[in-house]
Amino acid sequence: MNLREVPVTALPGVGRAKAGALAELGIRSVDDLLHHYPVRYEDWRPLPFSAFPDQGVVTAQGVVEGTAEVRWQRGKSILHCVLRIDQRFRVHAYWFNQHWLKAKLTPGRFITVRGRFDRARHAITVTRTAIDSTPSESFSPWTPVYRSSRTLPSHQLHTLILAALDQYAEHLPEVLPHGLREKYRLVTHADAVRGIHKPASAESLRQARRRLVFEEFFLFQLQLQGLRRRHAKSGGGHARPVPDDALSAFMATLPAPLTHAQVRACQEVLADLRRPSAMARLLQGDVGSGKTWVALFAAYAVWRAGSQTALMAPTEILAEQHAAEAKRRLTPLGMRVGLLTGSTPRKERLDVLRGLQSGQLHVVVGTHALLTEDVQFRDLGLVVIDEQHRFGVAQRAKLLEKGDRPDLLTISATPIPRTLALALYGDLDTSILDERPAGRQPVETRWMDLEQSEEEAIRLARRELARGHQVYVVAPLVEDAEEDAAEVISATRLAERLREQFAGFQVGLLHGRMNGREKDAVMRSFVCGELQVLVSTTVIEVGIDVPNATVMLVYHAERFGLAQLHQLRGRVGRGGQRGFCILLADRPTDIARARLDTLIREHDGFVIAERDLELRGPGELFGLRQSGLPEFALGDLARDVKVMEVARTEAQALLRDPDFWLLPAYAGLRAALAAEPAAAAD
Ligand SMILES: Nc1ncnc2c1ncn2[C@@H]1O[C@H](COP(=O)(O)OP(=O)(O)OP(=O)(O)O)[C@@H](O)[C@H]1O
Repeated sequence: MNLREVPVTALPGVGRAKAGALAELGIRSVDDLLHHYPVRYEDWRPLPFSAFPDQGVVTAQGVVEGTAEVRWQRGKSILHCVLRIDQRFRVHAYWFNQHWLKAKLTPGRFITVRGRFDRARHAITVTRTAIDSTPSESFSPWTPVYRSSRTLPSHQLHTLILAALDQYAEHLPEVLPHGLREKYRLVTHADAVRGIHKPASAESLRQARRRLVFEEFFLFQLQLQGLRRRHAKSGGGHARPVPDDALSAFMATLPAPLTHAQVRACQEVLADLRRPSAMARLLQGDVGSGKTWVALFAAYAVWRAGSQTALMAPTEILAEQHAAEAKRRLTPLGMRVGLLTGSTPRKERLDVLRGLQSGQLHVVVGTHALLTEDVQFRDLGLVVIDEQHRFGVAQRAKLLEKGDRPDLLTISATPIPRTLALALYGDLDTSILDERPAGRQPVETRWMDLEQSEEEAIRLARRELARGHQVYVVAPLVEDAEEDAAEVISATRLAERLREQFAGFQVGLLHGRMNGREKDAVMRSFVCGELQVLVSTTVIEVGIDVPNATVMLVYHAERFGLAQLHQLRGRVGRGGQRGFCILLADRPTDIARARLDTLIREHDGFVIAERDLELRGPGELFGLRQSGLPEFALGDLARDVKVMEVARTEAQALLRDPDFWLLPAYAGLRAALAAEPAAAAD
């Protein structure tokens, strides 16, 4: 039975509405549901009454005393009963809109409830209830918490997952080769999935996680190495005859001298291009280090050797931005540049297609739109992929196949610590830009207390607006918002508030629930200056370049990763004016303070990335998202570097083994090689 083909509606109690709510979380099949892993676990064991924290969420057990009563208030029901806890203490329990429970709350009944405790009123506002059950059944020390939604809270998801496990877990296929499982003593896939949702002990949870992390890293490596192997095996590449004056001719037309790091990277690229093997180089740079110019030099060199370049970026805005810069830099050198995205009008599109086919166009910059069948080149010599982690292996391969063994330059916008880069990418050729162009002032960074200093931060932003500059405001939005929604200022509410504070200026809003087109439209209005303030969740583009923006104001900075804050800070102070990055922190813990202090002291992205990995405390919500590193469902690149190393070595060995390509036992893994990697897709 292929569980990917079993829809969630096959589960008891899942009708249209619930299926819709599941689909919102990206869950369509039973397979999706079983692989929707918990984001964390909570200890839900009952506490003795004396240990109840005031205003904390507690699990309490007791006996119902007297009769339960229902009251109605503005259409809502409030169910109340008295619970006797530890035989001596009386606590009022309240349920909202669960009046149907009344029939079950008969006097003397033993119940377990979970909810917020209020010491002054001796009351618990109940959110979960178990009647007659033993605590270990429903209130375990490892109660999973899932990424959930308003219509489908975490505990309902858990119930569904438990039902799916009962019915289908035995059909979960094993993908890891037997030899590997033996060697690393890994439990089966099915047992691991059971263990992650329903851990019987701390040890079984550890084993389940160990197995699943290994699996996702191994599959990621298999795809990555597989692509590289295909690239290398296609009979090497071409030794491109780039003339000796290429770099000096390119530099001669630039408005500013290249940095030393840029020169070094250009020379590394040049050497690769001239070598007969195909180039597979990763260009890694700190924010604002000028990666684009290096990529444009590569395109120029390839043109001087007679071939074309395709540059693929993850969004339309970034593609437009790169195309504009490419035109500025390359047209004076005699090159012709085209742009191709989903919104390119039909006629222009046809012109670009014709130009590429005939060789009239030398460079095309675009989005996924470059991947369609009808995009054909006369001689595609170089593929540049910006923000490589945003594209799957299959997509990268598709673009490469449009040329005859083209060279490949991938660009990553986030500095990755050296040890981690090695574990992830091995000996992949890497060029590093760790230097910023001369004359840039570092962005002035401060952190302030959200409650006390918000006014001051807003005043500063207003002052910059008055000078004709633009302002970014970023706020976190937690997806798992069941319990702490109230504590976080959502971008929407914030935008409403800021519209008043910044009266007279245009305030736009950008968030993850908008579709690509809506996001692009808002982003464009900010780029062209129609909007002066952009309030957004973290969906704001890595790599966006609005030189007139001088303020980055981050709410709840304590919730962000350091690398991410550094990226955000890199959005301002790009145009020669002084940039300000104000981090508003809400009751930061010691570790959060240490992290924020690092950011104030340190402006080198590589050092910050290293510190980020060291200092990432538990409970950090955003993790590595948007950090430029691949994302994994369970694997944590800070904790599990060693596992990644092992996975990489094993994937390499397996790809070298002739059996892998022949034996039916490996068919599943071979199929995974061709598929889109879940981890690398964004
Ligand atoms: N050597 C240089 N001297 C002066 N300005 C430069 C130099 N190299 C690049 N720039 C300019 O610096 C800005 C940042 O460059 P670019 O957009 O390539 O940065 P980046 O490395 O992609 O950084 P980010 O990831 O932050 O977007 C651009 O406006 C670019 O024109």
